[in-house]
Amino acid sequence: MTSPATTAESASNDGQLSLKRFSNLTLKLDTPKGRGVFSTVDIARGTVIDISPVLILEPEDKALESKQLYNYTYNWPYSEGETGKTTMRQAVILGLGSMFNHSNFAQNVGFTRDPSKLVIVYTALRDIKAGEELCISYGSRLAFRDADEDKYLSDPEEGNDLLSKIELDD
Ligand SMILES: C[S@@+](CC[C@H](N)C(=O)[O-])C[C@H]1O[C@@H](n2cnc3c(N)ncnc32)[C@H](O)[C@@H]1O
Repeated sequence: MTSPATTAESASNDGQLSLKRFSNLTLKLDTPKGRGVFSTVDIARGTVIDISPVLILEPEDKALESKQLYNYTYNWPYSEGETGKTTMRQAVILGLGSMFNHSNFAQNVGFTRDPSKLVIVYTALRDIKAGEELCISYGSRLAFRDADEDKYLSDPEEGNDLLSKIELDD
C-alpha cells in the first residue's frame, strides 16, 4: 500500500502545485464553536482533506494587532533571507484550514506545514464517520473557552481513552 501524501509532494517542478480538496464536506454555521467543517461521507485514514495556501505576515504587520484575525493564524517557521536563520512568524491560512475548530481529545485531522511551497496539507488522522466534525489540535494554550470542556470534565475517562488512540503529528 502506498503511504498517504502528507506534504505537498505532488508539486510538479514547473512552478505549479496541484491543489486537493475533499469534496463531501459541509460548513455548519451555528455550532457551539462557531462555524465548523463536517463530513457528509465516511473518510478513510490518510485522505488529504485540503491543501491550503498561507500568507506569511511581517512581524510588524498591523493585521496582527487584530485579535480576531490573530485567531486565524498559525505559527510559521520562516527562513530569514540573508542569514538563513529560522524565526517564527504568523501565517494566515487562505483556505478551508481556517475553518477547522479545535478538539483536545477528538481531533481527527492532522496538518503538515510545507514552508517551501507555502501551503498546509490537512490529512485524516483516522477513519472518520459521516456526520463527524473535522477538528484539529490548536495545542494546549487556547485563547478562548473550549466548548468541549464540560464534556471532558464530566467524563475524564472518555478523554484519556480517546487521547490514547490519536496520533499527533504537529
Ligand atoms: C480558526 S477559527 C475556526 C473557525 C471558527 N469557528 C469560525 O466560525 O470562523 C478559530 C476560532 O474558532 C473558535 N473555536 C475553535 N475551536 C473551538 C473550541 N474547541 N471551543 C470553542 N471555540 C472554538 C474560537 O472562536 C477560535 O478563535
